[in-house]
Amino acid sequence: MVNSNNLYELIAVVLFTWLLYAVIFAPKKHNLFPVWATIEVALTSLIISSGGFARRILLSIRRYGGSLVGLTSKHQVLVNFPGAERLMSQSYHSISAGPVHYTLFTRVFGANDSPALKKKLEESYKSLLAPVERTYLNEAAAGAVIEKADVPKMAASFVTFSSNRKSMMRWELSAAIRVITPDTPDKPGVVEANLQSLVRDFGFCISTPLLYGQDFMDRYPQLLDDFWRFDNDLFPLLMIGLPKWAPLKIMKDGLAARARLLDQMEALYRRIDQYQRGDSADFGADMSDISNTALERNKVYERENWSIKDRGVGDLTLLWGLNANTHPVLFWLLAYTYSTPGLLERLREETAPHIKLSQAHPPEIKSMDIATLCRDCPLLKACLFETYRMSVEATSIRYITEPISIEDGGCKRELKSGMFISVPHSIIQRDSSVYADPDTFVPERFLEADPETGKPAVRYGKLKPWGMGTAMCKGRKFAEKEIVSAGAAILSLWDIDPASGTWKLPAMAPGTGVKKPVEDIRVVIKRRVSS
Ligand code: HEM
Repeated sequence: MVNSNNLYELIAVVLFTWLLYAVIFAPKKHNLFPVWATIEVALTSLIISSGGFARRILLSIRRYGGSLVGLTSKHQVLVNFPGAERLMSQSYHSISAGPVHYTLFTRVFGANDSPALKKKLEESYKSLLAPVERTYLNEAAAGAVIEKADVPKMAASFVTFSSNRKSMMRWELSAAIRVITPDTPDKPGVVEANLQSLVRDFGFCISTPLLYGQDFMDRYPQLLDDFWRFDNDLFPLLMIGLPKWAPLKIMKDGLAARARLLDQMEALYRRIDQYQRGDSADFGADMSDISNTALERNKVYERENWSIKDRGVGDLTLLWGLNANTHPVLFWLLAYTYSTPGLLERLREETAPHIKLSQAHPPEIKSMDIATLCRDCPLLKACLFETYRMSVEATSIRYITEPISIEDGGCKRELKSGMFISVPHSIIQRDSSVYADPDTFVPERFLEADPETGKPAVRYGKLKPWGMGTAMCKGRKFAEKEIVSAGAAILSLWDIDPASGTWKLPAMAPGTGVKKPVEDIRVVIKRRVSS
């Protein structure tokens, strides 16, 4: 059985070896986030969090001092720096996320590195973000979009009790569903499934058609498998600089998945472009439910002269931003709430006024008020925040474009232009002086009485799941609404128990933003027995 500590030790040794290799042999490319810096961030977070001898060594060999931890002048990790928020909020003329975006764009998402593309990305990035912000960062717009998905209807078919793949929902296909008892009017059905796979694909099927339309989903049957293979397997390998020719199956399969994703995104943008010009789209595809976000982005791509191929790469980054973190968080939220004794009942009681169930068999959600679920359910919100704390590993990475002087523990320090700085927000999430018993799921730690009204209130405090400053997450309003509505709908309709008879959550491994379980959780799912 894999133990969390052993796993992290093993990861630390592998990372350290690779760090040495990468620092020595890495090609010195101007302005790209160095591959070894990714490893430096991961190692520094691990070592600082675990403390002890390794921490003392790291602090003694670092180049500077105070909050700056790092071996080189090219990259420094900022640890517990009180002025981080202010620093990250400075104008992009002095501190910029641009070179980090370009690094991801070329190293991970598959764009061909060229000065012309770099210039194009720099000139278009803000305009490309604007349509995302208008929908995904705006309370009312994000609420209106999530309503369109009809989450209650989708949640009613979370599992269909079907053994025939043709009758299953899309999100059931990779969940290794096994029907134990078929669902009949006389006898309620029971299925076994892999929870992580089921939940993240369920989430993907909510968010993706809202952005790119149902036709895109239907036309690309391998989409979900390719997406998770790219995210789980290929992304981390490319980030730490493993060459694409490495003779590893995981690399070969990951690259093949990315190639299919890029082909399909390019074909999608060709259809969007045809539709926007008033021409008929390839294959007579139905483009009527393409979002304004995609249409507005295409206008920017067109204005800035992006090839259709590069538009595909540009929007693979958005598809990834939309899905890669949100649905693993939804999985952990459900895993924690179902496995924590007594919590499910309390959540059902709290959410009941906002989710009206029918008396029919099987019960259905007659109405769900997403706005009040998000606003008036402090325990649910505290569970979500505690899930962020346990699972999200956000890092804000920036490039210093103009020298900046910072006040650090009574000392003045100079951040020179050309340096990358990383702020790994998850270090504080595991700090026992901030969060007592940090390895245990305790949602109540985020619940406090509002000083004015005395009512329970939930505050972020030191938690930073969305990063910070000007390049903070642009999808956070939508992500929260989606997780809350999907999570609450599933909690209301379904009973979920461990197939082994006892809940045991798997160890967590580093992911691309949210930790991954080292193995899936096999569960038994039945319709909720009303209480
Ligand atoms: C639980 C879910 C999510 C988490 C934990 C998360 C976290 C993050 C983090 C940590 C960053 C980097 C911030 C920084 O550098 O300081 C980021 C950036 C970003 N996220 Fe999210 N995100 C989530 C969901 C979403 C969704 C649903 C979208 C929708 C499209 C989205 C779009 C973006 C974009 C566009 C950026 C780049 C912002 C910029 O460069 O200005 N994210 N996200």
